[in-house]
Amino acid sequence: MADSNLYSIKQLSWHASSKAILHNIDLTIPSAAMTGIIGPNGAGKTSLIRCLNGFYQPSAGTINFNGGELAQWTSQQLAQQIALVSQQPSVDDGWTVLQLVATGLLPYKRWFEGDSLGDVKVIDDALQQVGLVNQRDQLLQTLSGGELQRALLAKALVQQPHCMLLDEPTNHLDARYQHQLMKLIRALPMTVVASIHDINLAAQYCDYLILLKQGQVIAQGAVADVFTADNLSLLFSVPVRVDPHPYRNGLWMNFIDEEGTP
Ligand SMILES: Nc1ncnc2c1ncn2[C@@H]1O[C@H](COP(=O)(O)OP(=O)(O)OP(=O)(O)O)[C@@H](O)[C@H]1O
Repeated sequence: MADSNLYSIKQLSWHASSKAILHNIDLTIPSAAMTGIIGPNGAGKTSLIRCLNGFYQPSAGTINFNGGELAQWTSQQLAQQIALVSQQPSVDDGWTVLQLVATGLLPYKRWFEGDSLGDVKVIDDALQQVGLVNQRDQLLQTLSGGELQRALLAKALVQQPHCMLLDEPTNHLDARYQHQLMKLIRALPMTVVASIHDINLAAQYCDYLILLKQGQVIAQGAVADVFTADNLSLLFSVPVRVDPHPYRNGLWMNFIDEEGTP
């Protein structure tokens, strides 16, 4: 039977400049589901995502990915398996949307290999999925924040990965684009792991949550199990309440003051 977890992480620690950023993390990330990483500023969300991507080597512990140790995969193999949409992408503003999106095919190419008809279809499909067909020839520097975010997602889709890692994908997006992007990500037929600052957005769209505080996992599991007032109060060091959402299935969180009123 296929393993139902894409990642299995044991005793992961990661240090930067001799400072411990992630400590003794034991974690599983289920396949073909959407997992959110939530936690306060500086909790280590980006660092964890960079470990999952193989960009940071663990200082201790192991990351098992898709049946093998992540450290054993070559960078080309990793690029064919995992796509990362990062918070501060290095993009050339002089490029068009099409040029950016086409770089998603690089893990499959040899030097100077041109695009085949199949490649063109993969690119067209990705542009269609993110709704940027009409902006394909537009320069990146002229895109809105939301359009740039969707162009980066299209590039990641073109990579045709098993797993999509997204670091704060809704940053700089207005409420409408936040929901549009979360819906789009949630519908992807692959494993998705995203760090998300908006706790209620995470609860609405994710299947599983990882609660990270000061480099440690304080809870992980299905949203219904871990999205509790106790866990979230501990996570953010402020009192919160969690209630059934007033008009849809699911939960929502509100911060409360000392008297217990929202
Ligand atoms: N390369 C590095 N060298 C030194 N310290 C680092 C490095 N990378 C991260 N840190 C520190 O590790 C801690 C966690 O950072 P990280 O960016 O992973 O947190 P985060 O949860 O993503 O934060 P935010 O929500 O603010 O984006 C921070 O205190 C940060 O200063």
